[in-house]
Amino acid sequence: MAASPSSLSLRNSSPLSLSWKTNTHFSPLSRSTVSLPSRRPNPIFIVFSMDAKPTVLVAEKLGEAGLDLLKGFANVDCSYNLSPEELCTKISLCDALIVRSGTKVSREVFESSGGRLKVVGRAGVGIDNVDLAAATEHGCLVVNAPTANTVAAAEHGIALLTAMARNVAQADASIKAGKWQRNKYVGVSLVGKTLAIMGFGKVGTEVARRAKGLGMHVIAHDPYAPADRARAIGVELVSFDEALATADFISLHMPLTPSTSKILNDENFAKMKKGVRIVNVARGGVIDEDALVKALDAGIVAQAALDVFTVEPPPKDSRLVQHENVTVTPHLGASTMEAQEGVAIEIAEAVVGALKGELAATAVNAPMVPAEVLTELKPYVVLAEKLGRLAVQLVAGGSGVKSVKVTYASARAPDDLDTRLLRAMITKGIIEPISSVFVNLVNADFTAKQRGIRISEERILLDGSPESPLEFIQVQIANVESKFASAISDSGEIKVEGRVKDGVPHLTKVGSFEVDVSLEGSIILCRQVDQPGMIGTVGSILGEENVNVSFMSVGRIAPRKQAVMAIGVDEQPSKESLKRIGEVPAVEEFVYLKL
Ligand SMILES: NC(=O)C1=CN([C@@H]2O[C@H](COP(=O)(O)OP(=O)(O)OC[C@H]3O[C@@H](n4cnc5c(N)ncnc54)[C@H](O)[C@@H]3O)[C@@H](O)[C@H]2O)C=CC1
Ligand SMILES: O=C(O)C(=O)COP(=O)(O)O
Repeated sequence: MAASPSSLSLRNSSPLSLSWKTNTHFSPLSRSTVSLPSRRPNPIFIVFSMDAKPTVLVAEKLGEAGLDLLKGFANVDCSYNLSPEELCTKISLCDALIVRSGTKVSREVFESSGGRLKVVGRAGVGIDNVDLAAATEHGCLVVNAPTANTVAAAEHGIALLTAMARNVAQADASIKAGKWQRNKYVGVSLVGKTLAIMGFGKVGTEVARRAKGLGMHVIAHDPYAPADRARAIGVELVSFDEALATADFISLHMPLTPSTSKILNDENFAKMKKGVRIVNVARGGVIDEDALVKALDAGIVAQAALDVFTVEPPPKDSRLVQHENVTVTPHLGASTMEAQEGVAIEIAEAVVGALKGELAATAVNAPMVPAEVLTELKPYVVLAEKLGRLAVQLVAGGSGVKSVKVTYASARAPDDLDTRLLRAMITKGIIEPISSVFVNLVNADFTAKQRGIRISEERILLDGSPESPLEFIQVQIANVESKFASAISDSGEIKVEGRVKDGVPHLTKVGSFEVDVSLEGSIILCRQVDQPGMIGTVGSILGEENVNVSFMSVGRIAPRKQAVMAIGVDEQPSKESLKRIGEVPAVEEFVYLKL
């Protein structure tokens, strides 16, 4: 049976904000006090002390507008052409790093940063030059600039397509070499030909639009693209094999991932129409370059136009680059004045925002949370972390936390409630008090997995108004003993539950006892036999050493039976006071929890 609260006082508190510095040391106590060392300043998402100006290393050329934006907020070190060793040396002095495609941000870079590097900004789309797994493991956010160079890349794709079809580059070289070869450079027409777009994302879509304007029949292959978006611009989505078998021209626009690496290989060239022409402004690695040379020599591929290569720059004697039927450019897809200014601003804004602790809209290795959603979730974010922090402090020493169940009760449809941020904060609350690991939105799931903690989530769909995102959050830790036996629910887990009231997170349930105490400062939980004078007795022990009680509530099974008293305190009581509380005859057990 759930015990009901008899709430005694409600203190008005200031509106919550995501705080950048929360001291997270705590002293769990059950008739004894344990203190953990105090921790470094600990912002919720990015470890960055706002007292100091951050340092941003810009390792590749970035547009002026972006640099100006960065300089308004940070010390900016523009150091181009660094060797991998130089980058590793410099990085330990930097909070953020901005690169384009020419810098490998390897595991060594994250390891060399000594934990200081908190944001990597990729001034462009492709993040295949950044070791994302290492970034995540080191709690480093990776952001990119996904939109500002889309049109530039698409225009370059069209430039290569038309230049290839009409032998523009070869004819130009020939005439400059003093020749006049009108018969040699007869081209092929584009109108009425089938173009297969491989990867119907931002760039692929823009190429498709433009190719349709040239009178081409455009098909596309993309396992993840919505068919209605393709249909809307008159493009048919087809299977991989159908695209290869029917295309006169193939244009590549997928990211380089383990599943797209060398996707055009011997086997797949063999499926193509003889005389096919290939454009690649995506990534060199999606083509097996040796296989392409063979296909060119065999006449399966009539021509190729390439902006990107497996190794950049490619070796001078590369057979592919030197092939007479191949047109090449040195990774120029994003290189227009307009795109570079746009990319610079896009990435500077993302990096500055991330350093300020805002959730980046272009995060690559963390959930993207739109600003309006974040504003709404703010108090629940704080509630989630504090419930995690409380629950873990209730675990008796020696019981390893392995299984955590989080229940979200909401009147909103499951699709309207993205819980990744809340899960990350609960994970942070659970792990930080018991380890030296810093947990943020980026590395929360990884860190939990690494520590063998399984976090399962459940939703309770409530009737009623979906105005507020959540009614309550419940955190349960299974298969552990508690240092406060009353925190164990009827079903045998440590259970704490909380709600947001007037924008302030409250603890509303401990085990089977309903309480109501604002989650600020610290909390003393006492189990006692309900009797007159208890609140006064405990209150006066605290009052004697000037510890301010901010909240008190008593949840009891029935009058004069067992009750749990939750007392919020602004200051940390001394060991002596806590000992005296423990010695009050009616107190059966108590615990002091630091939030
Ligand atoms: N040459 C250059 O300077 C530039 C190159 N790029 C490259 O162009 C590529 C596309 O960029 P965006 O369109 O902005 O990215 P995007 O993410 O908007 O589109 C990529 C599309 O590829 C699809 N895809 C993933 N795996 C696939 C597969 N196995 N087969 C077919 N499609 C698959 C995805 O579903 C997505 O729709 C990226 O590789 C990017 O790095 C982008 C800008 C400039
Ligand atoms: O944005 C991309 O994916 C690009 O390939 C552009 O690369 P870049 O910034 O020009 O080195």
